[in-house]
Amino acid sequence: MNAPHAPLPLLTFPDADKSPLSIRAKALVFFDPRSHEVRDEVERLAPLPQPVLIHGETGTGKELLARHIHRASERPGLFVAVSCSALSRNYADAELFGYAPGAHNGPVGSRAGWFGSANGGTLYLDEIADLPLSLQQKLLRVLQEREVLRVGAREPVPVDVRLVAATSIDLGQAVKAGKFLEGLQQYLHDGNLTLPPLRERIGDIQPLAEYFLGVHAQRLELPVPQIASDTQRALEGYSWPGNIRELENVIHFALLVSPDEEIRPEHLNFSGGVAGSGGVTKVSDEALEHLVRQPGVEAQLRALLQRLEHERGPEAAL
Ligand SMILES: Nc1ncnc2c1ncn2[C@@H]1O[C@H](COP(=O)(O)OP(=O)(O)OP(=O)(O)O)[C@@H](O)[C@H]1O
Repeated sequence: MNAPHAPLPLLTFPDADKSPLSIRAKALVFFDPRSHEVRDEVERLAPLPQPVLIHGETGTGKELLARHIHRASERPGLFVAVSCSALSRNYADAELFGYAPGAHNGPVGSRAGWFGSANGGTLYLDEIADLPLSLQQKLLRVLQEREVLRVGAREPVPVDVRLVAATSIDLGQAVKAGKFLEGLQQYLHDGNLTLPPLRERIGDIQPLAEYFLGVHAQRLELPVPQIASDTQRALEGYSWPGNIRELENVIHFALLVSPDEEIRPEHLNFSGGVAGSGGVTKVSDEALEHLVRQPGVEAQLRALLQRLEHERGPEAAL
């Protein structure tokens, strides 16, 4: 049966780190003592067969950490990332667990489902609390029995999948509210990892900023600018609601608008309020004029807008 294809909920393909638009999974920058604690816990958990639950705000690096866990586990299969909030309502069961030949005529991509694709590897379920309760129940059964009953099938198929799940909410509260299955929370409990927000690991900010400057300067064939000391203070005083993803965007933008080889506070375009004394920094007219005069800048801005649209939806790029 040839089903038409719906937009897939895959966040990253196994070779996403080769994509020029994505630098994800190429490096994990961890300098702050709190990040060292996370790294030590990851090193302990990665080789074990048990599932892992990563808790953290958006943009803190949950998916990157999941990829790192997969790589360090040396499991031979693929890393498959699925956003539970992007699963289609009517076909989520078939998308996740697969379907028997002839059992489906809806827009589901693969008959094996995401579980089948991750067989022998790691299935990363982003925002796991967005799964409906009926699918949470089925997920728990599949993980415990290590076999999956595809939609429309009579016989279960054995699967060997390690689950790494992520959530930005407290699953304990969701259990109390009757929105998350207590059994699934307990199943995930032993592999709990918390990624602190960037504002609570200030020691990571400067190394991350330098890392992103280096990556984007190389990609744009620009010299790597210095970060002025008052810029560093502004970066460290900001609350970073979008965490590391926002830091990367701020640094990328600053690189494009800085006329010389120094990033100054006026080149920082923060999206929200500042936790320190400096107030929200606006990019100066002079810096914007400089940006517009740069060769090839239109293509760069287009790429930036496409990326914003990809990450935050069409409204972010307006
Ligand atoms: N420690 C890190 N070192 C380098 N880059 C990082 C680090 N953590 C996150 N990043 C980068 O920040 C961006 C956001 O990371 P990621 O997508 O893993 O976050 P997330 O917590 O899964 O976000 P969301 O909850 O919105 O899906 C990615 O481009 C990732 O490569």
